Amino acid sequence: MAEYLRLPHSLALIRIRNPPVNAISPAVLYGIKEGLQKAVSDHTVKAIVISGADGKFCAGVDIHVFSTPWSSDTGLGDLVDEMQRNKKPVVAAIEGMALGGGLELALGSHYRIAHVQTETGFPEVTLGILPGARGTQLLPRLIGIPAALDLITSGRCILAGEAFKLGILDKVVNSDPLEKGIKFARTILDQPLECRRIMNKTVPNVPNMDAIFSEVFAKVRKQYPGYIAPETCIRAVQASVKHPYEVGIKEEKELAVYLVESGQARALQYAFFAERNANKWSTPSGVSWKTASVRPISLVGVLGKHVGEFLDSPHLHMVRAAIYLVPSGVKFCGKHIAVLAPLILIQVHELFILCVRTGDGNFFFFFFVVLGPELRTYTLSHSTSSQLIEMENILVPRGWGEVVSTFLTISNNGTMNIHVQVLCRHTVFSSLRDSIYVIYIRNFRVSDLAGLDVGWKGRKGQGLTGPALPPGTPARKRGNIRYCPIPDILCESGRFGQKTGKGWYQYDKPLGRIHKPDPWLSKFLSQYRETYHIEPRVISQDEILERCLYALINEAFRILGEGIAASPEHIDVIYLHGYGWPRYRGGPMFYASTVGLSTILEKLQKYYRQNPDIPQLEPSNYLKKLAAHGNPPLKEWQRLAGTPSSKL
Ligand SMILES: C/C=C(\C)C(=O)SCCNC(=O)CCNC(=O)[C@H](O)C(C)(C)COP(=O)(O)OP(=O)(O)OC[C@H]1O[C@@H](n2cnc3c(N)ncnc32)[C@H](O)[C@@H]1OP(=O)(O)O
Repeated sequence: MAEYLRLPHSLALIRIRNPPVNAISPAVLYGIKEGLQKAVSDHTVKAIVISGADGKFCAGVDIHVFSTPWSSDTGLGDLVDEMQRNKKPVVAAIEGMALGGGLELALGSHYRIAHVQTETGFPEVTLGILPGARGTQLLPRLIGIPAALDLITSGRCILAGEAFKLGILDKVVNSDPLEKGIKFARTILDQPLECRRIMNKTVPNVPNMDAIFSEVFAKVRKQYPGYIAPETCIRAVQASVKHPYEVGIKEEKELAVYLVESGQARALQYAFFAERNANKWSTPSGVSWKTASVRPISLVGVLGKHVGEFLDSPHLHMVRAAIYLVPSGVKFCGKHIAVLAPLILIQVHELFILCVRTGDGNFFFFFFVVLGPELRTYTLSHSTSSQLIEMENILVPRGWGEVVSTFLTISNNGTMNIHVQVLCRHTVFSSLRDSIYVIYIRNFRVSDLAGLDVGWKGRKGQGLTGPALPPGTPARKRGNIRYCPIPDILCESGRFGQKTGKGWYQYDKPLGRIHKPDPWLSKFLSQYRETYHIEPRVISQDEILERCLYALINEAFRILGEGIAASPEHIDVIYLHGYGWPRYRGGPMFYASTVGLSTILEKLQKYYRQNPDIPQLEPSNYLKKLAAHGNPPLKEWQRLAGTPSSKL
């Protein structure tokens, strides 16, 4: 809601109050409108101040509402226009945050005063939507096209200082912005407002406007492949240049509705809440993210192939900073918690691992990824009392490989089994190239990067290959299960991956980073098929995708059913952050809920009938139980399928 208060000196205050972040719900919107009307009709009121309770201006529209019909037209845009047209000056006194719809409320105000620590921006694009309450039309008019495009398409949040330099804020203050805002409002009671109404401005003209747009289109296509929101945001901003305000806002609305109704927006918003829910873990024994103790760090080490080289590089200070920050504490609880750091393998230039030993002898491993010249900050960040590391915390049983490695194995096997059958290896890759499946292509890159000999050693240890393999074991069977000996054969030929300059791919040199398909492998696969009488066939794109993905999803259901993962959201967060699953598909569990559980079950049954020696295709009991309920929403799964005995 929003409170209305009559202040001395002919002022009125509208204060947004909707904990925890003063998000705009229908009640908040109604409260602001009502406050505005009261102020307008009270002839003793000469100016209005708008602020947020508890040190937060507003984090934007309540994301929960995007699954309701209200989201198609919240009415916030009309309110923003009403504020601009208001005959009495409106001053936004901003503290904490003015994000999304919160910034739009500020732009609707005639003046903006913010505390220096305020963060502002339009994060909508990260939720698969656009600043659809006039943001795409007002911001370009205020700060120009290049800066507006940058903020709207990146979704990045900026501090008040930068916002002031860009011209978004009129004043930045070090003390209470509400007090300053009230004081300021008293000085502008009789000022003309026409020049303060952003809607009446024209977008500042810059030479080569078309070239600017073309460049940004190209940039976002490269930077966010597969995502529809960034390009749609650009189109909305383009409307601010092409059309007068009244037409521009109509186009903004159409584009906003298109995005709100897209599957991508639903997936991205799901991911937003899944991350927050997953971070609030608790164990059956009663330990939770709130109560977990902070253990002192006794040792920090950096492991990696190029660490020596790396430490001499310009990244050194960042690595030191990361290490320096470690002693402030890593939150975890006894033996139960493992932290899965993001491991994204697109354009990886360097990968190393930071190893942290705590006072009680437990180890943490953090993966660091260097993309081009930039060290991605998957590093330890500054501590706050509630979140000591800026990473996703996922609750998994001790030996977290159970969750993570199993997924890798499943996805590797799925791809390899198809690989040997398919007529042309290129078909697999081109089918999988559709962005959701790109993670499968990455499996081969990951194996090459990690070293094929690592898995080989493991399989030898398990007696699956090497001297311990009983004589007479068929090459492609282990017991009743289909076995793919190709990685073993690659290793026997000295193809250990990137370090030897060849593996699944060939590289420019040993330890080289430039990879390309190796004709040797295609020839090898043809011979392999001949040797084992594997009839090459055309496998449809759908079959490739379904066999790879549904086996993985099936495994996720098994893990849930066995109480190894805490919730479907935890699995999705692991995939989003651990494997680079495209965020706009939400994660494998969310994806399953969109495909439909009975569809997945039927397909798995079909493929398992055709391939009874691939156990990953045998539908898990948990999936069967859930599918018996039709296609229940993901939130209901654990209630409907019963709570398994937790292994956490
Ligand atoms: C059209 C669309 C328009 C006009 C929009 O405005 S869309 C919304 C645009 N706004 C955003 O995208 C902001 C999203 N929120 C954040 O970036 C962050 O939550 C934050 C910077 C506001 C605060 O970050 P932090 O301090 O780290 O805390 P949490 O992220 O954990 O959030 C705290 C709780 O607040 C809930 N929250 C945050 N923003 C929203 C929101 N816009 N709507 C509803 N709820 C929101 C968040 O889920 C946390 O809730 P709990 O998990 O504690 O229940």
